[in-house]
Amino acid sequence: MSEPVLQTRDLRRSFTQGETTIHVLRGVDLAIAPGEIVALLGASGSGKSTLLQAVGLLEGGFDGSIRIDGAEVGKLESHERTLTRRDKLGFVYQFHHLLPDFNATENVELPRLIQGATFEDAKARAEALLTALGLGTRLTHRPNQLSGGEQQRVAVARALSTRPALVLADEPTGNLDEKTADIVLAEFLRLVRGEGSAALIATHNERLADRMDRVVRLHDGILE
Ligand SMILES: Nc1ncnc2c1ncn2[C@@H]1O[C@H](COP(=O)(O)OP(=O)(O)OP(=O)(O)O)[C@@H](O)[C@H]1O
Repeated sequence: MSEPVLQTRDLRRSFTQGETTIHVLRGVDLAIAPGEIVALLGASGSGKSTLLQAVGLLEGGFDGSIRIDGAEVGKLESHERTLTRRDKLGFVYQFHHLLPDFNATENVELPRLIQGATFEDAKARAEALLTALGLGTRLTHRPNQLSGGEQQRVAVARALSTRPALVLADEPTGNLDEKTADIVLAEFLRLVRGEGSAALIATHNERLADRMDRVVRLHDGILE
């Protein structure tokens, strides 16, 4: 079997407030193969976002091992962590976090430009992704000129613009009505599959989870 794109071993995270410590992650072992799409389910407060923040190298404070593309990344210095995030990972959140003064194409170009691509390359990639998501006629619209589903498609295109090995998504359609969520998720999965990226997607929605390659559940701080 090829090397997992993500592998966590005994990942632990606690939060202490005053006298109280809660152990949110109590030893999470998770391996995701290249190109595999995994749904992360769990009750509200079970630690899905905490797990995504840890493997997304957005938060320190955890114990255990995180390997991305074969390299241990859990204890990197901040600069290396930033580079790993930039070059290996893509992120989609419940709220799109698009830059309001940039149009759709510019928002999608940005991660690739930061990675050092030429302007022509970043533009061509952004336009191809947006067109694949049905936004070919919305390329120069700013976020406030787009519907919620369109905004989230732009966020999906932005996450994929750098060809990440792994896309991390936290309730990517949680802010959309059911019908739009279904359509945007189907497009998201199609694009991720087409690009050959792996994905870890937190959701409350069992029905949407069934469309992914594998489902894991966080319960009492471990995956089952
Ligand atoms: N920075 C923090 N400080 C203290 N407690 C925190 C912090 N972040 C998360 N928690 C606690 O950790 C637990 C897990 O939170 P988390 O947001 O990871 O759950 P979740 O499964 O993503 O929930 P939801 O499905 O409602 O988004 C919760 O009890 C939360 O209150």
